[in-house]
Amino acid sequence: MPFTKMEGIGNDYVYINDLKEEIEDLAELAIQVSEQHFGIGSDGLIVLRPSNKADFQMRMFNLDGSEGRMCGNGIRCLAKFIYDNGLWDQKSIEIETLSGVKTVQLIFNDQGEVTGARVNMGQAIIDTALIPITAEEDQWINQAITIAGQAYQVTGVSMGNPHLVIFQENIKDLDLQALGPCFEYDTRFPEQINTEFAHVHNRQEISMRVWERGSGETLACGTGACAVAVAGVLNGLTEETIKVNLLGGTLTITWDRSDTGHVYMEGPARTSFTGHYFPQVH
Ligand SMILES: N[C@@H](CCC[C@H](N)C(=O)O)C(=O)O
Repeated sequence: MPFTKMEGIGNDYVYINDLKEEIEDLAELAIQVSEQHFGIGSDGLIVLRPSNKADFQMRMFNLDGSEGRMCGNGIRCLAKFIYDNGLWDQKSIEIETLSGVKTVQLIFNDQGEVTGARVNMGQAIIDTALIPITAEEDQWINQAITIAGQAYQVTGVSMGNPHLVIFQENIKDLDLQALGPCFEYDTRFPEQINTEFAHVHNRQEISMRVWERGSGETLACGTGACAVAVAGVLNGLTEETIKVNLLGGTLTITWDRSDTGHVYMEGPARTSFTGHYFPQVH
């Protein structure tokens, strides 16, 4: 099975062309390829499929085999994968995801190589019922909650997938391996949750760490960076355009709140290597 390993600021996935829809169990394949010793090693699997709503369809799976509705770093890399493999020759690509069709604008260097992309991520959702969060309140903006005996002020945002954002001073020393699962599996989050811990430097710059549902701590999360940017504006902390620094690099996020309400994400996309994977037969 030919594959391409790609990363968007260190958020790494295995990319497979399945335009002929030949792979039966994508979730099982995700578990296999993501494993470091018997597989390839990655944060998960991204599969290119045909679409009858857009130019292509993206299916994305976390390393535990659970399916995500959207992947910000993944969709930039998938657009590069499509272009680099000669499947599309235009600078704009419409990609169907489980959270709707997203428009991706490719970014090129002087040599004509794709180095990144700008993605219209669509509208942020802040209604608790839709995120989903089981709560009495319609929205969670700077909401006080207790998780594992600790008090937190949290903001809930969906970017197609559910996120909880916590602004705090010190994010470097957090023990996310211990803390992350307490958020992920709290019963108030019926579909689990991605959690971002964010430090505001100034009104134009934030640094964050993320615990992703289904994958654990990753070096970056595109939808998570968008959720942080939206939460920053909702809490009066930041401007509509900011730089978000993650462990693997930086994204530029704009929330066009006053006009379309859409969130735009811009960042790099890179191919690490290609190869052939031999699926394990059980
Ligand atoms: N890393 C991704 C998000 C991947 C999906 C997420 N773990 C979920 O299940 O919601 C990104 O860059 O957005």
